[in-house]
Amino acid sequence: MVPILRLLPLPGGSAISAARGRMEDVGRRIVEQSKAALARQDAHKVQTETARGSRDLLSLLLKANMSADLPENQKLSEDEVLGRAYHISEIPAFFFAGHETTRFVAVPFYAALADVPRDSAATAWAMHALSLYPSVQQTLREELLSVGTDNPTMDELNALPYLEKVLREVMRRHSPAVFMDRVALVDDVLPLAKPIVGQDGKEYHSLPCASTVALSPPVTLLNFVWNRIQKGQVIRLPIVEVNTSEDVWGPDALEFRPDRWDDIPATASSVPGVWANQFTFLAGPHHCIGFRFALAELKVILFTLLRTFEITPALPKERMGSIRSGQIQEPSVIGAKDGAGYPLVLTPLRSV
Ligand code: HEM
Repeated sequence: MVPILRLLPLPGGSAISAARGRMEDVGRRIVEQSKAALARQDAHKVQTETARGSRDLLSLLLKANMSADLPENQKLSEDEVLGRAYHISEIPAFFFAGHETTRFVAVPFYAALADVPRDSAATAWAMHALSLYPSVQQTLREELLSVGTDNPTMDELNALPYLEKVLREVMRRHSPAVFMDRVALVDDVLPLAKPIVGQDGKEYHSLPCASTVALSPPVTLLNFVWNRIQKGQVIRLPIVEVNTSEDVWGPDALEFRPDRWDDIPATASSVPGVWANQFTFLAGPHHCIGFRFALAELKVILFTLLRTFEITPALPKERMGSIRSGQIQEPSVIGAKDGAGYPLVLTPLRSV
């Protein structure tokens, strides 16, 4: 029998809020358990353990907060540790940012949150692309099969050039995050590389801001367009458009072509992304802090999957498209109901 892998879609709207609520419960339980365990240790032991033991983010945060050296006024309050305060709301942020974007396998705590296996957009896109490009898939498989172990180290995976090129191309062509927003903190001028013509027919050489202003008396609403952005204005960073811009990547920007990474155009080096000249993980002080982990995870998943299975589309190409939920896009069947998932055929290469 041919096994079919069905990648389940992301939860939308209320499902996301429900999942977040449950993530907060899980986070709260972890905090309580870790605090109780730490309270049983003396201060010296806490510091020694920190130096060599549990080095996960939460344990480090809790241990630092309980340190005898920390002045009382710098410690997080009970409310901040257990309540809906800053760092506990970071726990759902970590679960959400990591899982919706990268993983497709059910892991115990995520299953506890959502009850069903969840996919991840990045893995789904990688498998989608590889299913549509069998020669890329085969070249990658040959490279992966040349590794003499089923359990390579990260250094061994990072030394595989074609795996790196495929990953770069998947993330460029199919960025899971579609856009991010920023808010201007001050009035400013953002010059444009090429002038644009506004709906008013005028040419603009910097990013304009359209605004409605109330004048009183008499109370009148007027529309103004400025040649500069204004404090409070939301600026959308179009990740997908930057990643697939012909001005940056050339006329084949929309093609999936891992070999482009042998010689990327000079224009690509002007993209200020934190990784591989792309906007996928964005840039600046708030760039994705999980990007190295996400890439490592994807390499491991692809290594295992491609050495074991051949991946082929379950449907004709014309029936495959993408669906956007909020800021995330994932592959989907065109016209399928929300929640239908994304089918692929996985054929074992040898008995597994
Ligand atoms: C392929 C997978 C992933 C993609 C495409 C992705 C993409 C992004 C993007 C575009 C941002 C916004 C950056 C900005 O606003 O400048 C972001 C932020 C963030 N990501 Fe990821 N991410 C991925 C995986 C992960 C993983 C695995 C983790 C955690 C282990 C993670 C944790 C975070 C966090 C905490 C932030 C907020 C950073 C901040 O605001 O300072 N992400 N991610």
